[in-house]
Amino acid sequence: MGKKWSPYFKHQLGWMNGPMNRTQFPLRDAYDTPDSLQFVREINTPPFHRRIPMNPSWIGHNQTTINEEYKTCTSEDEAICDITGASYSSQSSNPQLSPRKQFHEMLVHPLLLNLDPEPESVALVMWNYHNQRTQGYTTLRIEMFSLMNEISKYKSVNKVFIVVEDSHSTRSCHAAIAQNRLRHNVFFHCIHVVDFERQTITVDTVILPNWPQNKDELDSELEFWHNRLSPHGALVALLGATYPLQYIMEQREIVNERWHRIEQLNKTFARIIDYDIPAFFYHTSNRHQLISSSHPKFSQTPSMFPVNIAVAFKSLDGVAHWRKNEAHYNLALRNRLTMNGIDDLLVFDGASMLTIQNPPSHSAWFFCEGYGSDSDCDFHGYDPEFPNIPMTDLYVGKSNAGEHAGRGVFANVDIPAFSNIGLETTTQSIHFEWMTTELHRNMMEETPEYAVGKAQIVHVYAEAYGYASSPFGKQQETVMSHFLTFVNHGCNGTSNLGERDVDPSLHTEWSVEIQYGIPEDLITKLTVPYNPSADRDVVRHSTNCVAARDIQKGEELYDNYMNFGGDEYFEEMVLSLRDECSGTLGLVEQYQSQSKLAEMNRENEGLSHRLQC
Ligand SMILES: C[S@@+](CC[C@H](N)C(=O)[O-])C[C@H]1O[C@@H](n2cnc3c(N)ncnc32)[C@H](O)[C@@H]1O
Repeated sequence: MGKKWSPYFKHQLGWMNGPMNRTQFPLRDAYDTPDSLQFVREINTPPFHRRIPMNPSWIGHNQTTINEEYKTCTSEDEAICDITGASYSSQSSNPQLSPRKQFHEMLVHPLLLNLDPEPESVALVMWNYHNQRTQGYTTLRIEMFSLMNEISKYKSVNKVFIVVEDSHSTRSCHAAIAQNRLRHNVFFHCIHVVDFERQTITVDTVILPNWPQNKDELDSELEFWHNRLSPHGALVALLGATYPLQYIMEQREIVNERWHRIEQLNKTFARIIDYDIPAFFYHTSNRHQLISSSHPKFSQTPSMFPVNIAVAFKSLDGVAHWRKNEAHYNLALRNRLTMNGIDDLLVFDGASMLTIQNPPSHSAWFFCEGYGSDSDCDFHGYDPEFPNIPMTDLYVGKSNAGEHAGRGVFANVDIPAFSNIGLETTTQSIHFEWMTTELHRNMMEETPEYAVGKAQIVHVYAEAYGYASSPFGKQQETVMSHFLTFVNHGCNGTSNLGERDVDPSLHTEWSVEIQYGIPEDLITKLTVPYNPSADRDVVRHSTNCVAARDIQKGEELYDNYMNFGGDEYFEEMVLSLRDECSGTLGLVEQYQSQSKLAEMNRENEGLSHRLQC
């Protein structure tokens, strides 16, 4: 460790940029300016922002910076400036500060860092660079080199196929490899797409820094990459620029292109997510003219937008890693990247990973306006039309659910149907992330001392008082922080809490036919491969408590526990509810009577000990 920061050591490694350089251009800089806020205000006008509040982070716009960047764009070939981040020429005085590097970091690392198992092989598909006049093979070489540089930082990666589609690109690819002296133990292989197709190569990651132009063949191409991915593999692709909402409204058919790309991925993969990054996407072409005509702000040349990227996972579980905390990411960076590789990072780290976990609001807007059903999109914040019944209007008493049902929660006022209940505390639930849940379960199963020791109380607390859900593939637990956690299960469809649009008596522990699997409306996993609206509001979605019908003062509150075990434990949950509803002791009561018995034994032992003395 001591050696890591020693200047001598750094010199030996050819480590030119000190770690401080990394923080010079944090991601948010381009957005945190009065200019960008003014811009947000200008275009964020009703009625467009009604359903989803505009998020300034995706339309950050700092015209001064843009103009400065633009000056550095080589004007001999304007098209260069049309590619994300490519405005810096190879002669750029400091390639470290290039937007190209920022873009490549945010394209490569979020996925590679989160793949489980760690990726060994990568296909970097340099698709369509030639067709798009991205000119100059010098540019292509720089592009490839920069991407290879980011990929080769991973200790686990030992094979990188650079898939090209013409002989000039192959030459650029060889030149880029010759330039890449960072890790000799990585096998870089320039391969023509036809040869790649002929051989049965599979990889853990596919990176598409550019979207293919040939729309007719796109479906089969995506299918092709899907087939070439290992079972836990994933693909990352640039979808295009992110446009302001007003532009989306006016030029819908153009922006639809991004959506078609999402749809195509959606059809092929188990689960997709998308994120915006503030890399610079210049519009110097005719599309820019269209934008300029729709809003005077865009008439300044060129316009700059964040870019939108999609990650498509082959297995549903893959997406769970997208939702970890920054400590996990920073630890993974340390474990997975070479020391040199970490130091070379300009913008990417655990905190920047957190900023891209939620899909952008324009994706949610687009989805809800055009595709999502009401129930997909019904949870944008808490609806002010429905009152909240505070905890002070509830009390705890002996449950009416049965002799062994223990405590229950009762209403001290009349509660109108669809009211929120205890909103002030449901937002403060105690949350066991999936990593914690998984660790705890494994310890309970594998370590007998742990399972009978004090830790058992954690188990009872999480399992009997909490409810499980899997919004991102793997199971997590949530426990209400207040006495709402004492609400009992309503047997035979008698529950009076639930979702606003679901009849709580629809599925009962007796009526459900477990041999046919989980009824669709009780599934807790997000089964739709892409619902950015739900992804943006997962916590609220999993902690709400709502009256399903009018509840009278003095009535006991009952929930429907049917899906509280999540998808993994659905059957066990239904069977245990059948037992509890027939009078058998539930988990809490069992634990309490066990503890009482143990306490009585201890007291008796103490008594006999004293008598002996
Ligand atoms: C979330 S707790 C509810 C509060 C619990 N009654 C208490 O006193 O702590 C869940 C436990 O309550 C009991 N329970 C809930 N609903 C029940 C029912 N309808 N009949 C019998 N026991 C029930 C079971 O012991 C279950 O493990």
